[in-house]
Amino acid sequence: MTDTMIAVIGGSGIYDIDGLADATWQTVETPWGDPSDQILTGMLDGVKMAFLPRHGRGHVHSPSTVPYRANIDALKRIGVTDVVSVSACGSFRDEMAPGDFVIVDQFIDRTFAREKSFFGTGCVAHVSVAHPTCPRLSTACHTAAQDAGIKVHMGGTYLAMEGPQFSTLAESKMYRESWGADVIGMTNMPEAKLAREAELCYASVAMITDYDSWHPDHGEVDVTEIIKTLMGNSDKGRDLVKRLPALLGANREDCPHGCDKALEFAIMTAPEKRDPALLSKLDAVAGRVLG
Ligand SMILES: CSC[C@H]1O[C@H](OP(=O)(O)O)[C@H](O)[C@@H]1O
Ligand SMILES: Nc1ncnc2[nH]cnc12
Repeated sequence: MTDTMIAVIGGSGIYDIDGLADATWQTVETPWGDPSDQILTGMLDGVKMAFLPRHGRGHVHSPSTVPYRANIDALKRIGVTDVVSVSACGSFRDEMAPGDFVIVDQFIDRTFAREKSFFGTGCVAHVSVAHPTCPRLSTACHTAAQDAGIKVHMGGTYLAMEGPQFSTLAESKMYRESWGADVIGMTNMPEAKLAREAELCYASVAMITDYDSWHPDHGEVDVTEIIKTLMGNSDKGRDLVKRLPALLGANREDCPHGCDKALEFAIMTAPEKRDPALLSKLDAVAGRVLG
């Protein structure tokens, strides 16, 4: 049994959470550079909590420049076990309307200008991301959303685009009609892949803000409308988060889906060929298997 520590990575429009006892903004240094911002830590219903604003307070980082590796390393380093991403997303489905939430369970990664792994020359590792989110944590998010009276859809495929511009109409139609994506955003990749490499449980809560550009009855996506919808939804997001500690509990068993053992057989590089400099950077992320 270990202590549960739930981290919330807040997306666009979510730069703070309230209600934490002993709340403190902490600076966390990592070998991968600075995280997006300080991390707010505290207690909620007897459970350790952390909050990291993905774009930084004041929305400093673009989707391409969010320091994803530093963010995940910093969360692992302070003892986080479960990461809940809360993100603004466009919808490709009539029935997933602005204001609804989707508990994402699959991704299509179309990002190309980001560092996507903690591993590389001198320590090569291949983890599975066939099931990139943790079913246990996702179920808790779904239950929390239902209990909070939120209209929530369990399961959906998130298309991660590079941005920062929104999609063209042709792209929007292709993602929806040919690729079967349900929602679109710019940030959950490589975040989910890195969480898996760091052996953290990861769940993604998509807050639908718009119909992207494909919908014949809605205009093209517009950031002012997105922010307006987000502001109307941020209380719902906060309500969901407040219900998670009671659902997850203060102590945790091993993840039944193996998220916390993802590196068990993943490292390929022979011990004598490993690069000491890279190994030392992997102290938090892979310390369990590298010793
Ligand atoms: C404000 S619209 C585009 C912006 O919002 C989403 O951010 P996040 O995923 O952090 O909530 C989207 O991915 C874009 O970065
Ligand atoms: N339509 C959209 N495309 C990409 N990212 C988004 N974030 C919110 N809405 C979005």
